[in-house]
Amino acid sequence: MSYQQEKQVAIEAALAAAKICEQVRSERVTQAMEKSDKSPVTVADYGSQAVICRLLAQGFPNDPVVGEEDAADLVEPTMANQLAQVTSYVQSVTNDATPEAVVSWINLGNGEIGPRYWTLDPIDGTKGFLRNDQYAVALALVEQGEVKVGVLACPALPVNLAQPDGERGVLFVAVRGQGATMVPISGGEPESIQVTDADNTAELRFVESVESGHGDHSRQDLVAKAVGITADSLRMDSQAKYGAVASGQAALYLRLPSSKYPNYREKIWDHAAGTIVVEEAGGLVTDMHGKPLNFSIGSKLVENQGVVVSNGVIHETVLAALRDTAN
Ligand SMILES: Nc1ncnc2c1ncn2[C@@H]1O[C@H](COP(=O)(O)O)[C@@H](OP(=O)(O)O)[C@H]1O
Ligand SMILES: [Mg+2]
Ligand SMILES: [Mg+2]
Ligand SMILES: [Mg+2]
Repeated sequence: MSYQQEKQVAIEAALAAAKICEQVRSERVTQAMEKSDKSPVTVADYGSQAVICRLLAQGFPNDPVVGEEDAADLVEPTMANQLAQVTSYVQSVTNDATPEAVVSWINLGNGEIGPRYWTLDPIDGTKGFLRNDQYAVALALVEQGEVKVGVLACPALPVNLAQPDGERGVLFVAVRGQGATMVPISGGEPESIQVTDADNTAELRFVESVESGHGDHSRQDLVAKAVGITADSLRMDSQAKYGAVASGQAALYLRLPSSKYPNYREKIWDHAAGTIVVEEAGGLVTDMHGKPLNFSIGSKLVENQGVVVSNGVIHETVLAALRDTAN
């Protein structure tokens, strides 16, 4: 299958959502609401999920969507103002939005995993979004447990990481068997991307989360040093880290369970789109024990712990260093 239509709809949806997110950020209406697990969510997360689920339902009415957010909190009477805000942002990209329609579109993301499903993170890195740092809109199509299409819109990512003050906004796209590309969100010809093939670790960089609760910074540092990476890590929110590895701007992304949450299990929407972008760019993605990520069980990667993303060349050395530093 060529997945041409899936790719086109996913790109259109992610770009429409990215527009809403950037608009919310530029208008500084980004106070966080708190979810029951105490994590933050904003009107932009809701607006992004509404628009994407709506466009997916138009293109693929039979496909379930497993999204991060749902509208249960947003329909509380005390949240009427926030729902009105979400509706007006969604209205700016689809002109038939009403509060009721927006709630129903968001809830289209409560689908179940099946033989074919989409998984959506409407804003990955909400904490980065709130800090004015990196975030990504992440959308992937999974069939029989294998990611087939992945789109990552990173509106704040410098097109060239070496020029942080240069143009920002990058779209990564991958289709199984067709390679991975990046293109500025402002437009242009998609450019094929490849992981770095260097095995000269002294020249390599690694990426990790900004949030220490999302990854064990000290162990990540030890493992990187054991592999021979001497440069400081580049800390970055969201699946933009997968983009950095896929485009050769970093050789390794380590996400080891934080000692604060040793039993945390990763969510499928935090990894599906990033995984195919890196694999199609020639890299490797496994958990910290070397097992492939299993996207066919549920919304959590219950069979996996931690995530290791690399250019492939150094993967086995990284896994060996992890075994050596195991306690
Ligand atoms: N204890 C934990 N360990 C690892 N990831 C966690 C975590 N708690 C939350 N997360 C996830 O970390 C994601 C952000 O990752 P990063 O640190 O790479 O930006 C969050 O996505 P959202 O921001 O979509 O909720 C959330 O799903
Ligand atoms: Mg969240
Ligand atoms: Mg996320
Ligand atoms: Mg999210």
